[in-house]
Amino acid sequence: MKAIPLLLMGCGGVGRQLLRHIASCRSLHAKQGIHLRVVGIADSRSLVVPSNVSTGELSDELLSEVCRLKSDSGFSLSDLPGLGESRAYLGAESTSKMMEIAALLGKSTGLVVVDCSASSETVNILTQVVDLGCCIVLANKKPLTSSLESYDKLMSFPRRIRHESTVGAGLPVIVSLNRVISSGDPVNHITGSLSGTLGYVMSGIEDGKPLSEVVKAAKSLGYTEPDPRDDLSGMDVARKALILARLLGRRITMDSIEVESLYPPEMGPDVMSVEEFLSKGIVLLDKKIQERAASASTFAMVLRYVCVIDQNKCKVGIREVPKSSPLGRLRGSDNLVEIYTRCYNTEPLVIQGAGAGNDTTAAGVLADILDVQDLIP
Ligand SMILES: NC(=O)C1=CN([C@@H]2O[C@H](COP(=O)(O)OP(=O)(O)OC[C@H]3O[C@@H](n4cnc5c(N)ncnc54)[C@H](OP(=O)(O)O)[C@@H]3O)[C@@H](O)[C@H]2O)C=CC1
Ligand SMILES: N[C@@H](CC=O)C(=O)O
Repeated sequence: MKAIPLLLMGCGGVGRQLLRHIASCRSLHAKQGIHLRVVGIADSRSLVVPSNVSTGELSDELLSEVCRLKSDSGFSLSDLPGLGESRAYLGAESTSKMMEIAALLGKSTGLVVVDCSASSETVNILTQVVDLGCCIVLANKKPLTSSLESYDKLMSFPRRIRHESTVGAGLPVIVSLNRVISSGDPVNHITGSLSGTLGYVMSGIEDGKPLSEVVKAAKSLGYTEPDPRDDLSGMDVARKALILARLLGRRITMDSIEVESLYPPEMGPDVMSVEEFLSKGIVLLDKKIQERAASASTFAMVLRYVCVIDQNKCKVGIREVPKSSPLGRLRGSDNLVEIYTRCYNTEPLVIQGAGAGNDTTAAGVLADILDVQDLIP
């Protein structure tokens, strides 16, 4: 049986679902001759590891307890009861311990470092562990959308990084695009609806529901970022656009992307908390977007939040599209990505399906982990 050691950063909706998938796939993986050995789980403040990271692992019972207790917001892994042989580290100690594990395992047993956080801080760890021989799997888009220097570092061993869930959750967007690129088929442009949240919001508005109501529903369904304004500002879609553009070889940063926000600066994170925004701010936006949708519908059009990447520009924002078009027919959290190339010229290569949600995202992360198994000694 081949053991694949893995260290998980982020134990929120996606991270916990990944742990559940790992435990529930034990017999399937055993049939494939594989065992996923969880050697660390980190949240924003702490890290839990087994007593011996070289041979030991966090038991499935502990993984299940982590999932149960972390469902309560505010619970820290360092407060886990019944750790037994396992140990918890807090604050700066947890970061040094992660680096120590990466140094110990990266080039010996191999180690997959999985980022299911929504933090921009993990990039410092990730850019260091690549040099220690580790593989990296990301659901978090921020490490790939910070500086070009960090991007180049993360991509310095392209076979060792997987990030399918950063665009389209579990949909095979990155792998499809990479295959097109590897085949030398030039990509002319990419267009689509890349946000599960904004897809759900726009089709809800089309059905006459208030923006404030559908955003809260999208949050409770696990579609939104921890702060839904990250979706409503267009920044989450812009990050996906940047990831795709950089894959196409564009040497650009976030400021090259034209982004339309659904809320004004005075409702931003520096001005009000998420709770205030959801309880008081967002209702003030209901009328304007409803009027915009009503005006579009008189011409048989609907509103969609669309991403366009072509040779010269990268742009994300609301567009009126015909109700009968592929984008107009999208419902709920479904994403649609159309890739136009020389081979897919008049009829694009189309990838469509659920584009958000903890289950599908964690499934994408798990498939990525299995995909690097040949790089584990
Ligand atoms: N939900 C979805 O549909 C999709 C999500 N994604 C991406 O997946 C990621 C996770 O999303 P989600 O699970 O919903 O987010 P959550 O907010 O539910 O969870 C984030 C987790 O990351 C932890 N965390 C924060 N900072 C750090 C850090 N520096 N080191 C380690 N852990 C940290 C948090 O810790 P604590 O518990 O202490 O707060 C929390 O456990 C995001 O980047 C998101 O963009 C991608 C595709 C789809
Ligand atoms: N918040 C994101 C989650 C996936 O990236 C979305 O709604 O698409």
